[in-house]
Amino acid sequence: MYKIKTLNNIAEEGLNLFNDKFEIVDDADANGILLRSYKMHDMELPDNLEAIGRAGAGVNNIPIDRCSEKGIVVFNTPGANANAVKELVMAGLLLASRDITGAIDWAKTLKGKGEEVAKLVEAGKSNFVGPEIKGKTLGVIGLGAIGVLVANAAKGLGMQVLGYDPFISVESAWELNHNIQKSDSLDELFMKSDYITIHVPLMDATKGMINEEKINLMKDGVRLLNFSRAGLCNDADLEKALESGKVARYITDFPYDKVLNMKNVVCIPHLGASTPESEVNCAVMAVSEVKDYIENGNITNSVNYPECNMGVCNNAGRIAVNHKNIPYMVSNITTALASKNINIIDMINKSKKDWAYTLIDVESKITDEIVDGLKEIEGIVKVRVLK
Ligand SMILES: NC(=O)C1=CN([C@@H]2O[C@H](COP(=O)(O)OP(=O)(O)OC[C@H]3O[C@@H](n4cnc5c(N)ncnc54)[C@H](O)[C@@H]3O)[C@@H](O)[C@H]2O)C=CC1
Ligand SMILES: O=C(O)C(=O)COP(=O)(O)O
Repeated sequence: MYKIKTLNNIAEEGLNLFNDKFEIVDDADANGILLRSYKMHDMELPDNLEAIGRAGAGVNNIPIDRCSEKGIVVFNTPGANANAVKELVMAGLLLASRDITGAIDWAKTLKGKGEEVAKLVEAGKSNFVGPEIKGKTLGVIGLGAIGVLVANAAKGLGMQVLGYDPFISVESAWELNHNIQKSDSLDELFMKSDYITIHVPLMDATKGMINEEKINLMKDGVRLLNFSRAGLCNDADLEKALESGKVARYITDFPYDKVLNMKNVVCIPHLGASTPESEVNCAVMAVSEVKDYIENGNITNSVNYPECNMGVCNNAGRIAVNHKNIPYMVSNITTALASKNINIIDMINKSKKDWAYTLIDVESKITDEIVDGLKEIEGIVKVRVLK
């Protein structure tokens, strides 16, 4: 029986896809982990752990390098929650423009004023005037699953849209409305935009990408939206810019104590992906990926190991080997099998950056002795017998 542990609530529609070879446990020694934003960095990674399924996009809560070194394949669910985030970003654009939250808070103070309320509303409303978004320029940083949807939707609302993504995928480029302009540099986007929205992953290269130097390039009174991760903005620099009015408003889905105390900030409690639709989409995708990997060795949407698919095994045996992407691995693996008289029927070897994966179907049963022999090969970090 394969054991699956959940570190966050995972929608039933996903969990129900596990067959009777799987059980959901609260056991430290699971074969698979499913999670959303749970921070795994301080967790031990048990030797039995084979797969981690992030029901969502961002994987900065998972110790990817440690996982790779232990042969643990980390999956995410690209695009599965993108529409939910896009819809909240659209609300964010309006929250950035019109002082809707301030106005709602003020309206609540009128409770109990009886017949005066209508008069007070008309007298007080001018304190909450804000510009329309139509005709303004929105800069979208990162044109992946979310950025593309945001760019297209903003175009539909009459905005001019500038996009920046030096690593844009062919698929995203196809999806992008042809009226969206390409920004050749991030600095150009900062200089031209009235509104800026960030849709990149948090990683070393993007940490603190919104900082004093970049804010100085922006238009006075720019409105910033961050539905990606808190760490993308340098908070001391952001606070200074909000104080001076250089940044007129900051809308974020990632509150923390310091930002909650800054002026002209609207904090949403990480609700981007919190819709029933995206919770189901993410759970279904994450469970399908983890299940197919644990049962069949196939890899779809992994962030640390390559794509690999040999379907369901119809041969006598199947063995999966996670290893470093270094010379002689394939020859060492096949020699080890040949030395035990094992004939290979089918095989895939693929790599992703420093890590590689070899999936092999063989003509006869795989013994413990064969597995032990493979484990001794320098560079191999995990060997699994799937059949
Ligand atoms: N608020 C929420 O609940 C949610 C937040 N997110 C956050 O949004 C981020 C983006 O999500 P998706 O669009 O689904 O991911 P994605 O992987 O589809 O898109 C990310 C895009 O950023 C681009 N990129 C990477 N580095 C860049 C750089 N230095 N400059 C410009 N572009 C760069 C990539 O080429 C890619 O096209 C996630 O990593 C996550 O942190 C995602 C889902 C929900
Ligand atoms: O998918 C992401 O990156 C998100 O930020 C969504 O996080 P959540 O699944 O709502 O905890």
